[in-house]
Amino acid sequence: MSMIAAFYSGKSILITGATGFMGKVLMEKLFRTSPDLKVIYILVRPKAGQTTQQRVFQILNSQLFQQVKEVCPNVHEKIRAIYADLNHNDFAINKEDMQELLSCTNIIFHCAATVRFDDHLRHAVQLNVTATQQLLLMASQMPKLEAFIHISTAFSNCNLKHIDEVIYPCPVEPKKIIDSMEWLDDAIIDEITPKLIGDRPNTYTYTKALGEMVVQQESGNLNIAIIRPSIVGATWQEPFPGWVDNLNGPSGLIIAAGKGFLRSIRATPMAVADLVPVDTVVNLTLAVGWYTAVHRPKSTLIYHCTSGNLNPCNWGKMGLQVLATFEKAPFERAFRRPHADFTSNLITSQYWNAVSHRAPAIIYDFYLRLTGRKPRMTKVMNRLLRTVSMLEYFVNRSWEWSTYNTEMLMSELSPEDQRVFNFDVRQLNWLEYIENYVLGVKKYLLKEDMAGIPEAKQHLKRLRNIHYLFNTALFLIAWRLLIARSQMARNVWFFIVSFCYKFLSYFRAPSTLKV
Ligand SMILES: CCCCCCCCCCCCCCCCCC(=O)SCCNC(=O)CCNC(=O)[C@H](O)C(C)(C)COP(=O)(O)OP(=O)(O)OC[C@H]1O[C@@H](n2cnc3c(N)ncnc32)[C@H](O)[C@@H]1OP(=O)(O)O
Ligand SMILES: NC(=O)C1=CN([C@@H]2O[C@H](COP(=O)(O)OP(=O)(O)OC[C@H]3O[C@@H](n4cnc5c(N)ncnc54)[C@H](OP(=O)(O)O)[C@@H]3O)[C@@H](O)[C@H]2O)C=CC1
Repeated sequence: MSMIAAFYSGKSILITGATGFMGKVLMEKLFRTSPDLKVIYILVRPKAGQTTQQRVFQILNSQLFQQVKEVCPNVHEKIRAIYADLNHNDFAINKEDMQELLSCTNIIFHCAATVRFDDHLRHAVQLNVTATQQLLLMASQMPKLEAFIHISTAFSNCNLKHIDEVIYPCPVEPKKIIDSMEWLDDAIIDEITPKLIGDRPNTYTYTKALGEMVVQQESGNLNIAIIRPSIVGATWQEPFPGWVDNLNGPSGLIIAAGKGFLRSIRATPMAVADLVPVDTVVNLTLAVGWYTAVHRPKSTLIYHCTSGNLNPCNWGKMGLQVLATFEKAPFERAFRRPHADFTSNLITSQYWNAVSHRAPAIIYDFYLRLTGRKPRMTKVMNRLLRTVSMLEYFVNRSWEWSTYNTEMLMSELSPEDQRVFNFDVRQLNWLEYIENYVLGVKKYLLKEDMAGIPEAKQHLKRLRNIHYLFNTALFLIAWRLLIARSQMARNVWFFIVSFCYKFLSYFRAPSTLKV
């Protein structure tokens, strides 16, 4: 019997960010392994024309929750969606709901965040710092609370090369930042943002670091733990391999490369690609929830959920495997044939951006104009290159994260729990995982049917022929222009033609002799 699964039975669990990538997998695993849990409260806001109830309905009816419905047929009754918006200081939760949350919650998993790299500092502070502070305040009023698990990121201290399982202070106190966001106007915030984030690359990593400081400062008597995952990717094993539902991290770039838009990236092939599957992160999170509640460690423990020090894979290896999978299962209606150059040199990368990205986009837009359609490729390409430039920071560096607490926790688990809540990344076969990841992107993100693979392969063959034709035409035009203008080019041309002629005559003569 799994001790962790048994621990969650009968519990009332509060999850923030349950509609997000990680939150969905967390809920799924909880329902599948502990179908006897009492209730999962989720804080949800209406979005994209859907009410909170419609959003929950959609999640529960998705492919991800297929197995849950068999194990826990009354899952609809065990999920309580509470209207909440973390942009508001009191989360806009109504009185009755708040009362229920305060009096019943046993465990909190705080996953909600803005993960956009370029978010305005005011919004990033509100979501990643102030909302965390508010939630801690709520938690301090929950008499039945056993553990508060805060999800941070391994990159909250990405300005350091070696990162220990400790909270590193930021120069300006989070409380001062929160206060200043209330009275500074947007223009001044824009001006001071680069100074505040310092040597971090974006507001996301900075505000996640501030969020950790808030957790440390306002934990009071709560039983708290922090989990720091690195780059979270598609599922490895559970509930099935390759599930992914958003463009964050590598997923968007896999699509861009598979569709032939992205053909080169400024990345260091030997830099460690510190990916962790989302089910691994969720397993660790649930194990940490159990350990924190049952063993009540004296201080706030931080757990790194990373792969680089235990089972490293680098971007070069990952890129090759992604391309190899495109060969087997190409994406449909690609713009160009998939190809990926990894270069760490800025000038070479700018050259490839001009030749492999901007030029084809301009030519394609020219073709669209000629055929009476609206040009759009240059715009798409500009947005893609902007996205890539934001991710470049993470693919040109390697970090070392110590994992003593994570390894300690692994040794505390029973063999059964090590199996059911497996977070041992040493068992991960990267080539297999990356292949499943790419196939998952094709199936679950692009919603492409595997039956369309032969047609997709045919399309790539057509693109290859167009590519050869285009290059030949380009060469002939350039050559023709050169011959018209330069005596030297004409001499070279006559030399090549007469050489070919002699070469062919030499072979024709002996063959005629034989006959
Ligand atoms: C063979 C090659 C193989 C390649 C493999 C190499 C992989 C390298 C991957 C490196 C990943 C490093 C990630 C590091 C993560 C740190 C971990 C965390 O804690 S943080 C957690 C991780 N957090 C993140 O990863 C957040 C990163 N994302 C962002 O911050 C924002 O989306 C944005 C600022 C990039 C774009 O904002 P903005 O333009 O205002 O608006 P929108 O957001 O609305 O999207 C607009 C357009 O961009 C599109 N698109 C979106 N994402 C991607 C993508 N990743 N990619 C491509 N495209 C992407 C989107 O489809 C849309 O297209 P369209 O409608 O125009 O056609
Ligand atoms: N994905 C990754 O690579 C990594 C993620 N992390 C951390 O893991 C956690 C989960 O990330 P992930 O699942 O990928 O992120 P997602 O962007 O997929 O999910 C974010 C969640 O936060 C919710 N949220 C955002 N704003 C609000 C708001 N104003 N009110 C209520 N809810 C809100 C979203 O709700 P809605 O659906 O309504 O937008 C969504 O449920 C985050 O804390 C992130 O920092 C850490 C390392 C890597």
